[in-house]
Amino acid sequence: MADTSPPPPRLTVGLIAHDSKKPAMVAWVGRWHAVLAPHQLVATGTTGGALLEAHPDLAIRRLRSGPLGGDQQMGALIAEETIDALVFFIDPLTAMPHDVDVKALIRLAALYDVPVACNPATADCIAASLAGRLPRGASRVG
Ligand SMILES: O=C(CO)COP(=O)(O)O
Repeated sequence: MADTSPPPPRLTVGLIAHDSKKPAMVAWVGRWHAVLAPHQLVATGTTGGALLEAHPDLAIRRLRSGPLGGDQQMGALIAEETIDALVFFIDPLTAMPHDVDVKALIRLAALYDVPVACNPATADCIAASLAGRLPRGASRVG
């Protein structure tokens, strides 16, 4: 019997990577491209730029660069309950001038019960979960 249920709703996924982790973010998005493409993607400025350079076909909304307010913008989107999952590859070995913004963002994600992945292994879990919500007909990871 044909499946007549409506397709699952598009989700909004936040994407952020500190500078040393941008290659890992570009690689992660490449691995899960087919899974991520149907959803809305929002990234901080420089992360979004790197992603669009590597994956120009993806529609990615770019916020300000993280240190210039992008992390706070992402936090505001979480407070507005428009972010369904956050992939934030942090650099645990480098001090950040905007560390308070990073902390505030993680705090809001915890407060609003938003799944957060701070490394590729956890991000794979989130992406695998998203894969189960693909609209009918969309391909799985290639
Ligand atoms: O600094 C960041 C997160 O704290 C990331 O910002 P960019 O994506 O602009 O590099």
